[in-house]
Amino acid sequence: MSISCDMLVFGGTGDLALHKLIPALYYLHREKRLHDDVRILAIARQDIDLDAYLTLAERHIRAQITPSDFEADMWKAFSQRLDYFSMDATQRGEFVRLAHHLGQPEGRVRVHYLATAPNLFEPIASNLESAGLAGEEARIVLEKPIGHSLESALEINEAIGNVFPESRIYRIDHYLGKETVQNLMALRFANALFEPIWRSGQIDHVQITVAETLGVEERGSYYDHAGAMRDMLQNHLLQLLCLVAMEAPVRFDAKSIRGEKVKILEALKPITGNDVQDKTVRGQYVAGQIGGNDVQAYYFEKDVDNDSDTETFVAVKAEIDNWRWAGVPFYLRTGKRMAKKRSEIIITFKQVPHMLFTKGEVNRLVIRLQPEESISLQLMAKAPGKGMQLEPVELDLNLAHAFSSTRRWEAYERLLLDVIEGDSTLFMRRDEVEAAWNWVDPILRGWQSHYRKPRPYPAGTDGPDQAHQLIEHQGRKWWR
Ligand SMILES: NC(=O)C1=CN([C@@H]2O[C@H](COP(=O)(O)OP(=O)(O)OC[C@H]3O[C@@H](n4cnc5c(N)ncnc54)[C@H](OP(=O)(O)O)[C@@H]3O)[C@@H](O)[C@H]2O)C=CC1
Ligand SMILES: O=C1O[C@H](COP(=O)(O)O)[C@@H](O)[C@H](O)[C@H]1O
Repeated sequence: MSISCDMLVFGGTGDLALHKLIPALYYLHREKRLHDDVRILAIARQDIDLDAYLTLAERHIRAQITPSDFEADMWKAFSQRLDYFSMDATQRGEFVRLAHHLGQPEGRVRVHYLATAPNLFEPIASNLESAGLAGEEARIVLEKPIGHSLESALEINEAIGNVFPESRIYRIDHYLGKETVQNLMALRFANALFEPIWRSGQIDHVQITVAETLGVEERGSYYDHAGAMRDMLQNHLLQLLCLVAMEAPVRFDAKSIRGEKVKILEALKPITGNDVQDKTVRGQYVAGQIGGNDVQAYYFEKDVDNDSDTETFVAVKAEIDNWRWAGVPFYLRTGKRMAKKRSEIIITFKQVPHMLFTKGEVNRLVIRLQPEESISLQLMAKAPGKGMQLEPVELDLNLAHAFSSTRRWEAYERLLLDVIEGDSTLFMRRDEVEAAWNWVDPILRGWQSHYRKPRPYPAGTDGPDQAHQLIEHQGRKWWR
């Protein structure tokens, strides 16, 4: 399907637009997935001309993509799609100018991508409406986090819902666009093998780790008000949890999948008040080393308060109160400036009921999202030679090798194309976002009264020691 559209990127000079969206659109152009007529309009207040914007875009595309994928002719053709419009999106009058700039072409889809801070979502939506830019052909894309609490998320959802119907609102969580995340659904729902053992009788616990080596980079002013809970756990990690835990949807479509995910979010056992001390860990990095290089403490980062109590690491023991998952803890952790970049889901099965051999490790299903994408099943096997010496071996499905002739798409490529084509399967519905905040809010409140100070951890480590204590129970430990 190839659809003629105007893609308006509000926040077109920002970190997200330049690092992710514009490079993803370049790749879609290169793969001939964009209709010849697709135009991309970057919008921000900065008063620069189109040439200056093109220079900025080219520099970032070159830096973000595989160098051999940058071709001068390709860039030249792609750059003809790009345009830049300087305006303050809080000013209603500016949208009249914008509408005039866009003209009124018939039958074009209009995508309003809000790559801006969430406090601009409401004014932009209402300004779009007043300028006649929110009609039936228009879709709106909202970046996470939607708000900073349940209350603010409700307010944003209400305001956007007054302008756009739910079917034309795309709440993006780029983790849902990652290939292996979608593979998780293929693994669970296209293979008969897993369903009978995907439950509390057979599974001991689940770990979800999203570790980054990056610090807050240029995003200190945003991050210092957000922290790891709002930036990562409330959205990406809870979405991963949903995909592991949800029941099989009736169909592979937006309604069925989102319906199953929301049931899981609603079944999360609340963590309130003093519980936060037993079931959560907050950390903040101090000076350390990553890859042999010294890195500074969080509180010295640009635009970060020197006395900041913001967490750059969070670990949570989550429990799902339903039939399938009763008694199976889901340990979630994410942090910046950790030892190694890796995102993975580990399903740890229970020990066999009667062990015949001296050594027997449990089975584990390891789903790696990054840096490499793979799925492997750790099984016990007999080591060659005399006697019954058992060793763990991996049954490995390296997805990059299995599909080596196909370039792996970046998450934003897939999701941008889905928006243009009107497919909201991999986007979050309003009630999902609200259910996630409903679970996260009491934890944030509990922290204010019972856990204000994050625990320090040296940059380049796996987080504070308390995160190990959180999981150490019945021989459990974080899997490396
Ligand atoms: N960066 C990332 O990796 C990710 C970001 N996000 C989310 O994406 C959103 C954007 O993040 P990020 O790109 O990092 O933020 P930045 O601060 O880097 O960019 C903000 C952009 O908004 C523009 N802007 C600010 N105020 C106005 C205004 N009044 N009118 C028009 N444009 C305005 C800025 O340009 P100017 O000042 O010139 O107007 C700039 O282009 C946030 O909601 C964030 O949470 C989500 C996932 C990842
Ligand atoms: O949404 C966000 O995600 C990135 C991490 O994304 P990844 O695809 O590189 O794993 C994180 O750095 C950023 O703080 C957060 O806003």
